[in-house]
Amino acid sequence: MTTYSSLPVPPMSIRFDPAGGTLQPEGPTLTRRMSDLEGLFRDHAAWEQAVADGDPVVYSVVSSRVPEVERELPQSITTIQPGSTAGELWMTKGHQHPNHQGEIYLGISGHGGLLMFNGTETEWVDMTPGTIGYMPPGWAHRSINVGDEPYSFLAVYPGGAGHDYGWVLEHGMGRRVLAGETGVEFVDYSAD
Ligand SMILES: O=P(O)(O)OC[C@H]1O[C@H](O)[C@H](O)[C@@H](O)[C@@H]1O
Ligand SMILES: [Fe+2]
Repeated sequence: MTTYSSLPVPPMSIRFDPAGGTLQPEGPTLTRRMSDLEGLFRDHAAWEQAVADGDPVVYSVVSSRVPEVERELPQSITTIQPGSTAGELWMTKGHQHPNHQGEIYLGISGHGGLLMFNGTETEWVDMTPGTIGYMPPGWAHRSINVGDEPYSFLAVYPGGAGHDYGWVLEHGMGRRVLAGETGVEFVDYSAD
């Protein structure tokens, strides 16, 4: 992976291709496989089996060249593949911003959802192309593909926001998102 980490960039035009889910010029790309999502699915045995059965790519994140440093405003496109593990829809790891900074997502293609949790309350934003989901400071966030095609969204966030994954492992996300008979179903983490 090429890293453009802390190099400042000049004013520029960045193209996003809705069909390909890419940004040009392109910065770092991240691929998350099932094995990278340890401890996140409710059914640990089913997660282990999915890792053993080919360890599929669950999502990828392509970034622009704007660096993740204070006062910059980086962007990325995340594409989550459709699927479920023991009924739990495929999702991002989810994270909290250590210094509680806001973020926006713009739905680009497919059908997803934005699950937010502030430690007490949960919120759900249905994400279709054109929806802007706003995450206020202090709300951990996770994205879920609720459709049967890849779900892509553009994220714009403060460069110094950071990613605290430990917070989600410790506190959960309030609810789990399952594939129900007639659509999406939610269950509380307390049901685990
Ligand atoms: O970091 P995750 O919880 O795995 O989510 C995947 C990605 O989603 C969005 O694109 C965020 O802006 C990224 O910062 C994040 O890395
Ligand atoms: Fe974030």
